[in-house]
Amino acid sequence: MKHHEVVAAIIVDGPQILCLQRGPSKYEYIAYKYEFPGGKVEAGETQQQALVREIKEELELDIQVGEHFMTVEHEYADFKITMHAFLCQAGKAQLTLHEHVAYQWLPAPQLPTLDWAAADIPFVAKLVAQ
Ligand SMILES: Nc1nc2c([nH]c(=O)n2[C@@H]2O[C@H](COP(=O)(O)OP(=O)(O)OP(=O)(O)O)[C@@H](O)[C@H]2O)c(=O)[nH]1
Repeated sequence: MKHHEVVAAIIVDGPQILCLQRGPSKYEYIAYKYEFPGGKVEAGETQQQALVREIKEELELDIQVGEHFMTVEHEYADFKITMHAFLCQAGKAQLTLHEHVAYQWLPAPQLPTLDWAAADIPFVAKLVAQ
């Protein structure tokens, strides 16, 4: 089974957290699910470098990567991921969606109202609990 090393940015602006909705996918279990922006770490990159690159590509946002928040291992039907989430801040609030279909800024208690990718559930639970 394929394994991917993935980084995800929990972008915080005061009490609000940025949530992104993925578009269509060949895997129905991730299509249109909410997630934290990010992607696969490429060879030779640090996790932080991968995160800065992915967020610039996906949202045209410059972020400051802060502390490591949590790492999860998740096995989907067709592949598995190790996903490292970091708390981040963005230089400006405006963003442009290149790979997602929608976004919402939500306070932590409201995160469970969205339909999250299965791998993200532990992140959401920890954010709500804090
Ligand atoms: N970025 C991101 N990916 C997630 C999250 N949760 C989750 O299951 N994933 C999965 O982790 C994988 C990340 O790959 P990606 O497609 O975002 O990465 P990428 O931009 O490097 O993709 P590419 O292969 O098209 O270049 C996807 O299968 C995605 O569904 C999340 O919160 N953020």
